[in-house]
Amino acid sequence: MTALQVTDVTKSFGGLTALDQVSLELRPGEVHGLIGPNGSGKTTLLNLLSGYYEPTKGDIRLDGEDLSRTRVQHRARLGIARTFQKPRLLGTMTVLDNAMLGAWRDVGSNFLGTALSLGRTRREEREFARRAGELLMGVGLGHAVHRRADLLEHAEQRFLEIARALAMRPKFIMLDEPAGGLTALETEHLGRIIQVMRDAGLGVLLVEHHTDFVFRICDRVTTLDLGKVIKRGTPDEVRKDPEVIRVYLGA
Ligand SMILES: Nc1ncnc2c1ncn2[C@@H]1O[C@H](COP(=O)(O)OP(=O)(O)OP(=O)(O)O)[C@@H](O)[C@H]1O
Repeated sequence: MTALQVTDVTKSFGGLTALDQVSLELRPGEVHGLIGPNGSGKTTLLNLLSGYYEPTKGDIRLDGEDLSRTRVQHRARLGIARTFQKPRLLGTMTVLDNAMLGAWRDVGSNFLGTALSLGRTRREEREFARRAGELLMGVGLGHAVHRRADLLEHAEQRFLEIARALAMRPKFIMLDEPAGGLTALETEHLGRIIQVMRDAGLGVLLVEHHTDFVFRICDRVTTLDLGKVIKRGTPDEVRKDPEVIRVYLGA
């Protein structure tokens, strides 16, 4: 079975150990929550999985292939997508163009060949626009496809980032605090989108401080504290764990 596996990963920044022998497995069709106090290492783990950092020790494998030292673009091509805590959009471009950026990972690595075969490129572009348009409809941005991305509301920008990540046709998607700044209604909408991703067979890693939301929609949850895994299990097991309550959830 395809799985994205983190095994005994340590990440140090100078003298600071941000992650200490962390293991975690993302499986297709499963939503995996990653929670923990500020500074516990959640974003660092996400950066390691997506290729922004290299582990100091340990490895990251997809279907057994060691990706630990491969670049962001390589992992994107293998189907690992992410969103950011602060949406990273090209503000002066349209919503549709931003979403289409995700689809470009499907262009062959032979850029010169692509550049020379204009007919094929146009066909591809039409196909990307169609796919991006469908995804924008799917996340609720059908009304805004031709709007400039920087004119969107905060929540709309978050949903656009998700559509862009999905345009890559990923196997795994990692969401860094996607509910940050969303209203209760928007968070419900986000939850439905995540469930659709799961039903479509994607593996989802959800980094999030809204723990009610995490416990409601995740299949499994891993809790970090000071760079170490202190508890992993079902939402119920994690919610009731005395150590998780002590360091993070509160009484
Ligand atoms: N590039 C970096 N250089 C130095 N230290 C870093 C770097 N990135 C993260 N850290 C440190 O690693 C630790 C873990 O940070 P990280 O951002 O992963 O935590 P987090 O759990 O995502 O926090 P939050 O919930 O606030 O987003 C922190 O002490 C942080 O200061």
